[in-house]
Amino acid sequence: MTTVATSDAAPWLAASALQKDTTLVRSDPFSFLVAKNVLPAHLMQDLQEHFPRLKGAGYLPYEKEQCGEKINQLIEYMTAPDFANALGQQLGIDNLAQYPTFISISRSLKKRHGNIHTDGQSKIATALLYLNSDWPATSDGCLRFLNRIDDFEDTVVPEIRPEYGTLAAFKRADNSFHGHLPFAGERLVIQVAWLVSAKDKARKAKRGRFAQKLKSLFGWGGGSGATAN
Ligand SMILES: O=C(O)CCC(=O)C(=O)O
Ligand SMILES: [Fe+2]
Repeated sequence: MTTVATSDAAPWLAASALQKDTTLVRSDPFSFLVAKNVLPAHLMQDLQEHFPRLKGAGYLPYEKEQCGEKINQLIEYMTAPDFANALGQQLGIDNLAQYPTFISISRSLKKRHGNIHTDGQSKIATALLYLNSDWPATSDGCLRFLNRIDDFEDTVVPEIRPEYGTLAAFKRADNSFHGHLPFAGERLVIQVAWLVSAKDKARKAKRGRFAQKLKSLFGWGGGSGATAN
């Protein structure tokens, strides 16, 4: 009898998921893409069940032991060199896979999250993969790519609903403005950041662990919650 190990099976999130005709790719005013339905529908329930039950709101560093097998597998696919390079190609970044990754996870938001920002200079690119089954008929909590730091209405493209299988990614720039209107509640997101250096990765991990500790002790901490720098 032959058994096929999971790692040998075809990935259910492959670079080709980013290369469909429906993927929105722009290079102006900054480089970004929005790809919908990058995940198989039949895995939605497993991915949600395997999503970590984080105590604090906002982004916290990914810890493999807190996640179920399907989330760990998904993160392997998102950080695979082929996937990174396909994403980089669409964002105009050569060999994105050469950069270290930092993964953080958010299960819920508080109203204070979402302020417009660019992300910090330690990042080359950021990918956000959303996992909520659906989203209520509201703009609250929907990601917006913006032309300016001071106007939520000056959108570059229609706002992005944080629904299962939607992936938004951008090349970090001084004008890569993004944010969302305040929302409080469950909003499941995996964030992969490709960083300039390994030193930045160590710094982020240390800060993230500190934020996690504060959140688990007091239910707060970690500033705005955006992984902005
Ligand atoms: O959760 C999102 O949609 C955006 C988060 C973000 O921009 C960040 O954490 O830097
Ligand atoms: Fe951000």
